[in-house]
Amino acid sequence: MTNDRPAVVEAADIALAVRDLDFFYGQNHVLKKVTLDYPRRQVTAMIGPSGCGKSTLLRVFNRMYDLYPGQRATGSVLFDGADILDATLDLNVLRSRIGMVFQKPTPFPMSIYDNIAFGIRLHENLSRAEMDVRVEDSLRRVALWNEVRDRLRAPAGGLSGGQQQRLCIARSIATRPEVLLLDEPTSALDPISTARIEELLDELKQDFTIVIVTHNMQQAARCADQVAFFYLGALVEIDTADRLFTNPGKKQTQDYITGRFG
Ligand SMILES: Nc1ncnc2c1ncn2[C@@H]1O[C@H](COP(=O)(O)OP(=O)(O)OP(=O)(O)O)[C@@H](O)[C@H]1O
Repeated sequence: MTNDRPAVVEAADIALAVRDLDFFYGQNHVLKKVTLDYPRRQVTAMIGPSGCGKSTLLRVFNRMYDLYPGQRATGSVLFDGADILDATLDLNVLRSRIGMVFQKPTPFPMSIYDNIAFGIRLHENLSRAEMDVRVEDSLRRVALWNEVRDRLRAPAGGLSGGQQQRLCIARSIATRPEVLLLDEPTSALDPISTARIEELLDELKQDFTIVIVTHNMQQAARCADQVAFFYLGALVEIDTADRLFTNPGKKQTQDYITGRFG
């Protein structure tokens, strides 16, 4: 089931192209023939009732499921001319090109500076001065620099929840990925921190392709260029945020966004 409206963007501007993707947790078949495109430098929000497979799809994009025996994906996810599902793909490279931010802020138990520098050191050999510049740049991009510039060597665990989440976003973009995945990134945050992250997404999309899973439909309407609605592991409808929320093409979408189920 996909929508039959015209494509939103040209193929050349697609960062991630999912084709006929199925996903299994053992015998549990949770994604069913999912096909959709994620336009480059746009925000795509994935919405749908609990258990419909949004987080599972996000985790496919950085092959997180590889860590768990019995979990498998079939179909294809094209990224940069390669198939993410290809067993021979270098996962360290993939995960530096596709960053992930989780629901709860997960700073590493180290200093603010080292949280940013850690991932960079795995992939690049920067001088001390170059690293300082990259750390500052990453923290500026998430509007955290002015708040932490005097305590870069302090433990990241001492930051507020909202600051920690912005640090995690800074950590993800420090390796200059192409795609940023966010799994309900504001659900553990207060409204002010949430608003700051939403503003941030608007700026970050100038450089990154953003995929966000959210339960908050206002957030999807505010932040996303396109919105994908999932139900029971299938993509029901994908469209621009404006159209999907004001004039959905499918009854299931209409029922969900008007609160009739989910
Ligand atoms: N490790 C697992 N083993 C077996 N089944 C799982 C596992 N993780 C998730 N599932 C099942 O896969 C389906 C999709 O789960 P997923 O977490 O992707 O949904 P979701 O749409 O992100 O839900 P939520 O909005 O509640 O986070 C659900 O039926 C869930 O029970």
